[in-house]
Amino acid sequence: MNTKHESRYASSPREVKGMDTQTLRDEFLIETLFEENKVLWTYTHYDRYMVGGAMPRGNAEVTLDTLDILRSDFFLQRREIGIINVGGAGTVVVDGTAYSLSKKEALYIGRGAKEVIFKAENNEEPFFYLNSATAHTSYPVRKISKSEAVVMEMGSPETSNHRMINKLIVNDLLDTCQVQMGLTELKSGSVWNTMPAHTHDRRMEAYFYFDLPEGQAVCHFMGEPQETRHIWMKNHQAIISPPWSIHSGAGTSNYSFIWGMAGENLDYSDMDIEAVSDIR
Ligand SMILES: O=C[C@H](O)[C@@H](O)CC(=O)C(=O)O
Ligand SMILES: [Zn+2]
Repeated sequence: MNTKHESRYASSPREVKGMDTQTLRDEFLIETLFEENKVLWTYTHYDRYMVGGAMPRGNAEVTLDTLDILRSDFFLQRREIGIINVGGAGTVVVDGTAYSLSKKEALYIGRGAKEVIFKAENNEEPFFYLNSATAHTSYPVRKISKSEAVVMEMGSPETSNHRMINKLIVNDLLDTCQVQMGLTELKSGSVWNTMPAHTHDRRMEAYFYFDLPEGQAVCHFMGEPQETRHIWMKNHQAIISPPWSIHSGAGTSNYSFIWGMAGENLDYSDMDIEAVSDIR
């Protein structure tokens, strides 16, 4: 077995109010996503969303194995998956067809694909970030290069939140059952993501921070808009955001992050924005 997983149960706003630092981290932070030639998964009970990482090195062929908890014949029997590479060039082979992904390129694989293999290209060091949700039907495999992304410029240098949102696996570009993913890059000198913050009670979300220099950190904010908490995060860590929670962060330097979500209503703009002056 080249795969490992852990489970995270869903928490209510009432419980989260009473959590100390370590309990918050245990419930929401995913500290380790990558281990050489393994696929690591966190199975959440928020819309049964799974957050994972695959890190093939050298000539290894790392397969997407199913897990005992799924009780399925193969991983994608009842699921779909979104993949974004945040490292060097790598290949994902789906039922015999190879898709080459350079840094910041995405691949969607629909329900029913039986064999998925992760490989490094020419000794490069890919990091495949993975999000998976349950799927009611099968949609075609699709690679989305960065030039195909739907790009939105947000924020400004004056409010330290100038950033580019690249929508990659989204319903403007392709059909998925639930998974919607994209990549946001902060402009140099800007530190705030997703500020003004928002909630979307119809969808859970997960954030994965990357390109954060060694020794730097992102302070991620969560919780009900008037009852927030913070969690300090490092490079290549992810955080689960319950549907009722804000999800926003400020870095001690420049960084990028991947957002991924599932639930009902896949319309990106379906969010309730919280005025900055109302957050507590
Ligand atoms: O529901 C959407 C997600 O939270 C992100 O797309 C927000 C984001 O990337 C940003 O504002 O920087
Ligand atoms: Zn959101």
